[in-house]
Amino acid sequence: MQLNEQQLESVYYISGPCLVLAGAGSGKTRVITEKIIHLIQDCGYKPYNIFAVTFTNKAAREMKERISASLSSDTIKGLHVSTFHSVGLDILRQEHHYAGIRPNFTLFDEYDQMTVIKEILQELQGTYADKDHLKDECQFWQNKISSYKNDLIGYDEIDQELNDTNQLAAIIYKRYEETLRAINAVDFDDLIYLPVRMFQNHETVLEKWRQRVRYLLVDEYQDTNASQYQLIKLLVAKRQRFTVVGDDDQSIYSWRGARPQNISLLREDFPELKVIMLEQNYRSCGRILKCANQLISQNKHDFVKQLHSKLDYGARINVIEVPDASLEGKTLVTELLAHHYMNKTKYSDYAILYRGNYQSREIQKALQESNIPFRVVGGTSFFAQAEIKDFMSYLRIIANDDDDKAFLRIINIPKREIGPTSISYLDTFAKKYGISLLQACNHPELINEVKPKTVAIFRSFYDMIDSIRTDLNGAEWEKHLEELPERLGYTDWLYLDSSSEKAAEVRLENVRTLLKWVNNAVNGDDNEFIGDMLINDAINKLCVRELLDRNEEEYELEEVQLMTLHSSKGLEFPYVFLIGMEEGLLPHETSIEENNIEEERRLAYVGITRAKKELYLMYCKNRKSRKRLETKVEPSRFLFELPEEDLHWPAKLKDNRTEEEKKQTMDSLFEQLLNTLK
Ligand SMILES: Nc1ncnc2c1ncn2[C@@H]1O[C@H](COP(=O)(O)OP(=O)(O)OP(=O)(O)O)[C@@H](O)[C@H]1O
Ligand SMILES: [Mg+2]
Repeated sequence: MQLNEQQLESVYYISGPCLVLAGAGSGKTRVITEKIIHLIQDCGYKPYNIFAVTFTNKAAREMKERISASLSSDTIKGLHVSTFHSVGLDILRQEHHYAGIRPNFTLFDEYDQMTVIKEILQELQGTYADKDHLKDECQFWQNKISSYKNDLIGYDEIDQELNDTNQLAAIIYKRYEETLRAINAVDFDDLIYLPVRMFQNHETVLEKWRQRVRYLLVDEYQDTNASQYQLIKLLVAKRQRFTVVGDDDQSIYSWRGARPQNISLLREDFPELKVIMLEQNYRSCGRILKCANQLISQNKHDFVKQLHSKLDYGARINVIEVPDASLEGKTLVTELLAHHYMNKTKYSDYAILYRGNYQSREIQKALQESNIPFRVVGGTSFFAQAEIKDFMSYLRIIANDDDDKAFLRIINIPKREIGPTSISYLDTFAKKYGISLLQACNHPELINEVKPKTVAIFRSFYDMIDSIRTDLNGAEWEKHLEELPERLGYTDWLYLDSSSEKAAEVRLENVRTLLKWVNNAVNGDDNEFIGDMLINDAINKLCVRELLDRNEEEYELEEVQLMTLHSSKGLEFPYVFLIGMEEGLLPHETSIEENNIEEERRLAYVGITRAKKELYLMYCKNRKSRKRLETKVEPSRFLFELPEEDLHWPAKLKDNRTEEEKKQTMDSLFEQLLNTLK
């Protein structure tokens, strides 16, 4: 592949800070990949001194694959291509002491965070009667703590004078932090927050990392948050050897603390910044690009960008109207199948994009009915399944004695005849001695407070975990890891707990997959920190992976891909169906109320620019509202902002058929199509 002039300039400019600012599909990610190759091959950079940061693990893997195609695995050994959170995790693993945490810390997921917050709220306000309300409140505080951390605000830095909420926030946030530190856990935001804080307070540690990070590259820069920006700034220091690439028009994560203004900030903080614009789009045909450009031109702009394509102009964009949501799936499948057979495409050439995951249900049903293979990216997580949660908890407690949340999940899986009263005694006892629940199980004084029979069960649980831990840290860890389900009695328990033998086998297979990942993570060549925390590192790596990219698969299959617009960022597909182009969905009703249309327009822009060859925009005329009433909805305003001559709207229906009749026609068309395929 021949890079264009601006791309070459971006790749070869290595003497100072560099920002590549350009629209979708212009080859920004490609610049990063080529630049890494250039740095290693031509500039004498050691791979372990290069850090490239991507937005998802999937993107990191793809980038590594691309680099491996040009350079041998020996040449790139030690190269860091990962997400911000993985970098943060690596820093914390090595420098935990300076960050005020103990080795073998656990990474808390959202569920764990919510339980901690729930306990704090209950303690503060007595027991709640209204469970739904409690859940909302926990969510509120979890978001609040998360945004404080993303904005680098500690609990003692909250402006309490401002209002009562802030006062309460300071209290809850403080208790939350104390709890996490006591359990030796960190949350997802801590993976950036703690390293930044640590670097700010420990110049020598920072210097060590500056020596390590000789060149830094960041993809999707427009969606970095304040703490990530600080991390970049601290690491690149005076040397200023870095390249960031981004597109302000694709900033779609402001709700999660992303700061598109980090683009302007870069110019202020690094006056020598070289800004390079890329202007040729290599992804989409001319028509799709024209539509995308016209749509996004309706937003206010700080940076004026040009984008043109040398590819064909392409077919008109199909706007498809569906009478109501129950027909959405069938209509889509009918279109997709017809297209698939006429053009002899692969199923993996198609992506179906939507705003919220729930929109995919009807689509999945229709795809299933017609035997079209598909995969939901970021849908129900592999990690959300009970057996995986159980097993992750086992792994967590094996790695970290203090992980009470994990302990509580698995103390009775398989059944160990321990009732809630015994657990509550154990909890009181642990608090009295300031130790964790697992440690309490082995405490000599426990016998004075709990029945001997129960003490024996607790103790044998402790012994089992302890001996597994020793084995997993020994030479034959692989064998012990493989035998873990049997040794824990988990295999037998799965057969008892599952509805059928088949279901048990599927669940056991899931557990085996998980263990295989742990094994890979330990054996993987990107694991440079071999020591006695091996398994724990592997577990934490898995947690990061889970939290970042739910339900990722290792391999690409012949499947139609379904995903939200947010998770489609950076990807491309020959044929894209964008569904739910309706007022209230895209733009979302909350954004309409809050007058935040520009971010919604960017989201639509991201969706449209995923398509290489053809694009289908679908909307329903009626959709069930939250109150489950079927209501009439309007097509999205964004449809009318696209150039009319490039769209193929449904023929204005002259027929006088009732909606019911239209539905029947649709159903029979669908049946016919299915029959021809059988
Ligand atoms: N110089 C080039 N010649 C041919 N194809 C290219 C060139 N540069 C990039 N491409 C191809 O164009 C497509 C888009 O590139 P890439 O994904 O890097 O764009 P991007 O700017 O990162 O897009 P997005 O903003 O959506 O992340 C890819 O298929 C890539 O391989
Ligand atoms: Mg990209």
